[in-house]
Amino acid sequence: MRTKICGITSYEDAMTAIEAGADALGFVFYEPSPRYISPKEARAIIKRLPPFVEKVALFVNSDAQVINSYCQEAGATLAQIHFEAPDELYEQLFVPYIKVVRAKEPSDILKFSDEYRLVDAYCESYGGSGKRLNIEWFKGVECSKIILAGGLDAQNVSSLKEYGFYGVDVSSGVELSYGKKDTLKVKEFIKNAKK
Ligand SMILES: O=C(O)c1ccccc1N[C@@H]1O[C@H](COP(=O)(O)O)[C@@H](O)[C@H]1O
Repeated sequence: MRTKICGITSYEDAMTAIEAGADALGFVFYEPSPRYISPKEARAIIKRLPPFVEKVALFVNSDAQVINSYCQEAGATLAQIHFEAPDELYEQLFVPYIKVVRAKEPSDILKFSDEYRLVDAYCESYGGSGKRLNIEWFKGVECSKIILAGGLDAQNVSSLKEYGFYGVDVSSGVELSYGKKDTLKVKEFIKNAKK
C-alpha cells in the first residue's frame, strides 16, 4: 500500500518519512489544528525535498481561491479537500485534488466510488483525531481506489492487507506530540503497510 504521513511541520520529520519510504507527506492548512503550518513555512520545507514524493496540502472549509493560492505558494502537488465541498469548488481548482469522505455509516464509504478518494472516520471536530473506522464495513467492497485513514498505527495497519486499499494515511498514530513525529513509529508504520 502507498503511505501518506500527515501533519508534517519540520524538514527533519519530512526526511525521516521519505527515507522510510513514504509516498506522500501532508501539510495541514487548517488553523484550528495543532498541526497547522503556514504556506510560507511549508514552502521552506517542500523546496528542500526530493522529487517523486507527493506534497499534499490539507484544507478544511476553505474556498477555491485560498486552496489555489496556498498550494501555489507552498509548492504542494495535491490538495486534500477534507470537507464536503460543492462541485463548483472542484471546477475552480487549478491543482490536482483528492476528495475526502468522512464516513458516519457503511454506505458512506461508497461515495465517489469511481474516483480515488480518502475515507476517514467521521468526527465532530475535524481530523487527526485518532478515531477509527469499523474495518468490517470494507468487507466485500472494492477498495483499490480508497486511501484509508482514521486511527491507524504501526500495529493495526498490518491487518489491512486483505482489503486491497490503494493506500493508507496516518497522522496522530505516528506522533510523539502534536506536530512532532516519532521516528520509530513512522518507520514501523511504513514497513508494515508495505509488507
Ligand atoms: O491532522 C490534522 O490535524 C487534521 C486536521 C483537520 C483535518 C484532517 C486532519 N488530518 C487527517 O485526519 C485523518 C486521520 O488522522 P489520524 O491518523 O486519525 O490522526 C488523516 O487523513 C489526516 O490526514
